Amino acid sequence: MAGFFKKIFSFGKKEVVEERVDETAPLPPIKWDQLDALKPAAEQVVPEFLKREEPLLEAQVALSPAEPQATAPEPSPVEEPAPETAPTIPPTPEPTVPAEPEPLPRPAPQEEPVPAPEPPEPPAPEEIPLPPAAPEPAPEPRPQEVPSPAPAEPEIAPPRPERQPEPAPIEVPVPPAEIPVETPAPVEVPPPAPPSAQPTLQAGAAPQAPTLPSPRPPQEAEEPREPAKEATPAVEATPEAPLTEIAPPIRQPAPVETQPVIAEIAPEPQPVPQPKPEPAPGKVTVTKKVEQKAEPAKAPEPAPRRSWFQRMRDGLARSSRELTGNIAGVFTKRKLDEDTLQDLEDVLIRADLGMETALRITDSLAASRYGKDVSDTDVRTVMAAEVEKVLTPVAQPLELDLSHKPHVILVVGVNGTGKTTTIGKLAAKLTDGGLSVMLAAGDTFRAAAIEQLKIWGARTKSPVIASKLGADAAGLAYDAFEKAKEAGSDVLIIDTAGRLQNKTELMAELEKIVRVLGKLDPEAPHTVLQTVDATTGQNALNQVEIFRNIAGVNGLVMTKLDGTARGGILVAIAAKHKLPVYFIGVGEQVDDLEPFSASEFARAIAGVA
Ligand SMILES: Nc1nc2c(ncn2[C@@H]2O[C@H](COP(=O)(O)OP(=O)(O)OP(=O)(O)O)[C@@H](O)[C@H]2O)c(=O)[nH]1
Repeated sequence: MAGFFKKIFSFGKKEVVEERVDETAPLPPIKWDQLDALKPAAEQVVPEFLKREEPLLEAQVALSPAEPQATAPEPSPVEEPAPETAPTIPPTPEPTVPAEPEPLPRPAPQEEPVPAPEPPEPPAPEEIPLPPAAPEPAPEPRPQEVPSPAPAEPEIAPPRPERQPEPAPIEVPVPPAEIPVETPAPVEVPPPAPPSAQPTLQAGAAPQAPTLPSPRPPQEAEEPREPAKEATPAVEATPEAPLTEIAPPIRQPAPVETQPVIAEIAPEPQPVPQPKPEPAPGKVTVTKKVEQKAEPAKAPEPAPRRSWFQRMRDGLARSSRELTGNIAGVFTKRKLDEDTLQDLEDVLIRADLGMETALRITDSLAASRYGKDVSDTDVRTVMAAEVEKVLTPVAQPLELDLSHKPHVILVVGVNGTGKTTTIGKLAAKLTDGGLSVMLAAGDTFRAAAIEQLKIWGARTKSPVIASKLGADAAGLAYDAFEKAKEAGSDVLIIDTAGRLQNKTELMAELEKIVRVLGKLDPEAPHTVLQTVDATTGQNALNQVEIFRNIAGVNGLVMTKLDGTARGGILVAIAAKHKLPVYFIGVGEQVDDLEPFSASEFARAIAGVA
């Protein structure tokens, strides 16, 4: 029976593997093991072939997809990735997976980051790199992206067709061996890589490599921003390597793209943080509300406005500081004697107070303190008292005789001294007091003067009588007087020109105006006001002299006392001409016309509280 069995058994093997088995047969024990192993081995052997074919097929397929094209341009970058792929070597175990590309690839991408340390396994990695790439493609979800790259890469489209033919198959097998060799090249490649990467925004795919690190969303998020600069160098190498090497990467490219997408998305989230601006709108609305509430609060600003006296005092501060400072310099540790009195007289004269007032002050001091120690305070006190004595007689209020309908006020003065402005301020006071006022634009030589007066008329609700530019000022004054009479105006204020350049013409014009007004009322003009610019200095004395003689000035308004160092001239004018000073101007606003006070002015200029 045993021999029979052997024959049969031998038969069976002969037909199959008998002879080989026979050789090995000598090893009986092995037969059993081999038999067991052979069964699986046989099966495995077949799969191995399949593996070879499959990878090729996959490679072909992948290439066919089109990425091979993309990869083709990227080959250089691929080289760089190769080094990175080395790390991927760990994924090499994946080769076992080839049959199941999808599952393995997924792990591979994850493993890649870790494998980095493995570079020591150059040989394996070189060959393996391809598989790792393959695993990356595993993220099949990206295959969807594969189509996207195609559209996105219209330019590349042409190259794709070329490679598709080449490829896939042939390149795939070769790459492993070549790639490893090229891996060193990566270093050289870097330079070319940048350009390729740029053109191939697909290379964007390159950044895709980073997609692998996708798990590192944060890093990638940052990279996308820098890609423009960095992308070409570091990033591209890793990504491109997989692409070129492994047609399979074809799938990878897709994932890579997805990554870029992620990158893009990442930035989007950033804009999301922009919602920070959201608070901005909130703030805006808040600010608006605040502003609205604050605005009304600003209205009260006028409240803090300084009083006219404070403004005058501040205005005279320059005059006062200079004067008192000089006085202090004269009386520091000195007794009052002839020399100190002479020095004091010089100081007072330089302060525009005038010789007469200066002598009054020095005489007063000598009479009471001669030979005694005198402080600058003592001197200023005496000065304030003497100045007040000089000013008191001229500090008179403006009186209007309303028995005249209208009471005519003729305003004269050199151009720019404040005639029109003073007329406006005065009209405001009168109308505020319930008087009806009419204005006449007698300065027919300046259109601006006419317009300025109209503005003041509108502001004070006072009719303004004006004529064409260059018209006869006397004729205008006459017409205005008649109209004011007809209107029953309480007050008629007539503006005039003040051209001193042609003194003769000016004199003729003013005399004519006065004469014409007298035809309607022999006593008109009832008041002739001259505006004197306090900043003029000693020349103001001459101006008053001229207009007093030409127009019969009988009252003064000292303007611009709110900012001059020469306020002392008012004292000199008062002492010399003894003309009433009705008002002082301390600003350009409508209420910056104040009745003149001798004591306040004296104390202000002397620096006495
Ligand atoms: N600081 C200050 N400026 C004043 C004062 N009075 C007038 N002004 C300014 O002085 C300038 C001349 O004032 P006007 O009223 O035009 O003088 P005017 O004498 O009418 O001049 P003409 O129209 O050329 O004849 C204007 O800018 C006024 O705002 C004042 O008391 N203080």
